[in-house]
Amino acid sequence: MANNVHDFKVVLVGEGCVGKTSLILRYIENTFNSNHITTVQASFLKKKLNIDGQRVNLAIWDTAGQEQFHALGPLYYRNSNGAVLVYDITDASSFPKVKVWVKELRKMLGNDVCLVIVGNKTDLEKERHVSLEEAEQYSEAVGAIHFQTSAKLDEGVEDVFLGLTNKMLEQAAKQHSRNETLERQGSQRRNVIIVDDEDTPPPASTRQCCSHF
Ligand SMILES: Nc1nc2c(ncn2[C@@H]2O[C@H](COP(=O)(O)OP(=O)(O)OP(=O)(O)O)[C@@H](O)[C@H]2O)c(=O)[nH]1
Repeated sequence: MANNVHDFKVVLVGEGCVGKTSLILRYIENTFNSNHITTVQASFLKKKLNIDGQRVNLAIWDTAGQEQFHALGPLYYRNSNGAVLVYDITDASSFPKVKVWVKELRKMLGNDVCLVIVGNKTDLEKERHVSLEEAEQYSEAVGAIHFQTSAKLDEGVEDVFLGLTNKMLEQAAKQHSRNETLERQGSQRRNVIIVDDEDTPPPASTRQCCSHF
């Protein structure tokens, strides 16, 4: 496994205006734009990482958060290894939307998809409307790591993608050993000799031979 290159697909989801595009642009290009430009279709950016000698290629997909684009979701999150579910700490309605996404992703992608939940805009702490305790408790309950970020001030952004990548590497290692076990069991099964029952008719070739007499 050590020298393998891992290709991971990561998708960012969450309500409109929570800062999904801003988190990606901060992480990949180290830029921040204070204007909100509504994402209308998904696009992806690439990032290469090297973690303890393991090479990782991330394809990070930005999706549209506005409700009218929600139906497009499955097209973009299909085959994702990981998802970043973003809410805005100043927007109370953005947190329940994360819960809806957790259910949808677990239903569509199963338990193997790695989830992180991110409370963005911590530079606006004074306007906080989502309790940190509630967000942490919920994240733990659904098996997701919780992070807080400010895309504006570049706080915690790198940790989100590093934390998620480590989780996806663990998941890939688990999957690899599961596959090895299945392969081993498969080859053991192929070695089993099947002993015919006494009542089983003889093979076709023998019967053909006997019919000449
Ligand atoms: N104060 C503050 N503003 C932020 C932060 N991150 C994003 N914003 C602002 O929030 C607004 C929305 O950011 P986007 O990144 O466009 O949000 P989005 O989730 O991609 O929005 P959709 O494309 O509609 O889904 C913009 O005006 C950003 O400048 C942050 O950490 N702090």
